[in-house]
Amino acid sequence: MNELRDLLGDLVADVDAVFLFSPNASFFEEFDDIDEEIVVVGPENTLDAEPFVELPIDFTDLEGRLRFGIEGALEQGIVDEGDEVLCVTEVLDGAENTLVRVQTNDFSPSGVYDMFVNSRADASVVRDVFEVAIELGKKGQKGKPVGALFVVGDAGKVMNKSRPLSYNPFEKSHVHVGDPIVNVMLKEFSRLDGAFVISDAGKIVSAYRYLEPSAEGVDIPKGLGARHMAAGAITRDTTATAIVLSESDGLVRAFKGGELVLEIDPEEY
Ligand SMILES: Nc1ncnc2c1ncn2[C@@H]1O[C@H](COP(=O)(O)OP(=O)(O)OP(=O)(O)O)[C@@H](O)[C@H]1O
Ligand SMILES: [Mn+2]
Repeated sequence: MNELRDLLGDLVADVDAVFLFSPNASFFEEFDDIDEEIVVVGPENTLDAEPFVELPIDFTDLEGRLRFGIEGALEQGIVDEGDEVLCVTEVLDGAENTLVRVQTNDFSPSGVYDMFVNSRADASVVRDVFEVAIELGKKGQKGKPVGALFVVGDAGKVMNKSRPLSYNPFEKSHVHVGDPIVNVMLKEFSRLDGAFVISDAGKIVSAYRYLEPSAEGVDIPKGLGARHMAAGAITRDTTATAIVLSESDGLVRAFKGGELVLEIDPEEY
């Protein structure tokens, strides 16, 4: 028993900050008079906590969630590189059942915070496209697995580095991601080849684009094919974010700055 207490004592000793992930009000209040800095991380700041890091999507995987919180706090200057932080969170729906101690420079930032918050595209647009990709991944098209590629932001430049594979069904329309009807259209058109191009503000600029970025030196995980390579490469040539649903492994991946920054399994989302 003492060994267990010692283990826990070591884990929480001398941390610079404590990150509470989506705490409820009473749990949060218990931390009122502790000396360490308290950082609340969650989808919405219902507790008016300060400092606060907003989660743009529901990270079901622990590592993705922790990374987002810590990268966000670093970016906002709430913690410094080299700080020791203690994260209090849940896994497997177990309320506050998990403590993770991390030194902020023990991991290299994945860029996931940057992708949502410092994109030229609105964070809500990136999130809406993510949600379409995840839904498509869960349901497929008429029960069959389907792949899709969405390029969000910096649309003018993306259009310059791509060519049409077919007529553009969005040519004269002014429709935006997030509208329920548009989500249906995106899913319908995802059966056909190529990429969707979406503006910073969420306007669907085109479907059926064949991307022709320079892929020289783009380093994406081995085993991913042409769709993922094109997605990675277009985000190095432009400031866009690319979101890809893989037809073959069913995962949703995001690329920014030529790198893979996020990988999500729609089945667990
Ligand atoms: N440069 C490109 N621009 C737009 N779409 C592309 C490009 N290259 C491939 N695609 C699309 O990706 C589809 C699948 O290609 P491929 O199997 O090589 O990619 P992948 O990365 O393995 O993706 P998946 O995991 O979905 O199979 C193609 O049929 C095509 O619709
Ligand atoms: Mn493939």
